[in-house]
Amino acid sequence: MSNNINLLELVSACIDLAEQSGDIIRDVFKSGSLGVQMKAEDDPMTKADLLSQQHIIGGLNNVFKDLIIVGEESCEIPPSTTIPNIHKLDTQKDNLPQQFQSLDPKDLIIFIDPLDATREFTLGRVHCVMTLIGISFKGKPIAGVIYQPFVDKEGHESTREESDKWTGRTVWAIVGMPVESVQDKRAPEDKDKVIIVTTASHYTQKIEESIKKINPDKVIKTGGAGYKTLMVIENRADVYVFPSVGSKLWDICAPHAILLAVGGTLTDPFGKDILYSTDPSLIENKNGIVITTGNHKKYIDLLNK
Ligand SMILES: Nc1ncnc2c1ncn2[C@@H]1O[C@H](COP(=O)(O)OS(=O)(=O)O)[C@@H](OP(=O)(O)O)[C@H]1O
Ligand SMILES: [Mg+2]
Ligand SMILES: [Mg+2]
Ligand SMILES: [Mg+2]
Repeated sequence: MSNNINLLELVSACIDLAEQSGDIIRDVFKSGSLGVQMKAEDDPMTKADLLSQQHIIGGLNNVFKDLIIVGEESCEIPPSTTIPNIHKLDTQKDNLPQQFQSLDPKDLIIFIDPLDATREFTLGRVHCVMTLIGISFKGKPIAGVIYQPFVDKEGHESTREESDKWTGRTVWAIVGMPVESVQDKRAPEDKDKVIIVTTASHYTQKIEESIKKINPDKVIKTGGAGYKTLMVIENRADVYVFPSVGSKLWDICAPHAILLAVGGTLTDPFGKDILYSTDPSLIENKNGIVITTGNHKKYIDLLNK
């Protein structure tokens, strides 16, 4: 009996677990006791990060054998009774590319960022918080699940006073299948502008220099790798520029797969593809990342002029 995996069933389970983790993250935030620990000087982790990762990995291990999973947080995974739903996407079965119907788990790596934008989470700027679950196949992203707990189903942000609107939003994609959960959110007044989005809390001189080379009309600084990638995917920005060390493969695998599914591009600032691997020396995106949904080469050339 093979342990081969149907990608639609794996993505269904990831969606189910990410949505359940959203409840965990919202509960921790509303409790007011986040249990913040500093992993490094500028790298917080909270109780929500840990519980979210334990929930997701515990649930995946109950259904799929031999999965290779890389999660951001170093933590034990207690026994879990969660059995995620593998049938949420059964209606999409006819759209699943044939090569994804029976995947050998040894060719897959699941990258989990249980809570992206932790620093923003600790500061109460929760709209950019996301759970990211990315699936790579032989080194390339093939599927991604993003769950945004502190927005409504359309992704509209609301204040803590309106927290009843925090119904949460799921964005998922499999490369080669149509993406249903994203929209064009360009503001009419920004139609002809070049907009860059970049980090709010890990800003560097290098980022400053790169932005000057592109000479945009507008720069948006906000938290979360997933959130910024979604801004590019939904056309609220043209380029996500982060040409510094700091982001890791779990920050980008899920957003990268969704970006590919809508025809976008993610490379390092020299235009080089990212290899998704369990090799500890490759986990950090040492040169940084550049993300677009068009004119990628133009921006890479500007950054390297
Ligand atoms: N310099 C440095 N040190 C440690 N970690 C870093 C760094 N730069 C980026 N990152 C990680 O990349 C994720 C996105 O960071 P951003 O700055 O874009 O967003 S945020 O302001 O941290 O929310 C964010 O992931 P999460 O840890 O999941 O929030 C950061 O941890
Ligand atoms: Mg992250
Ligand atoms: Mg994280
Ligand atoms: Mg972190």
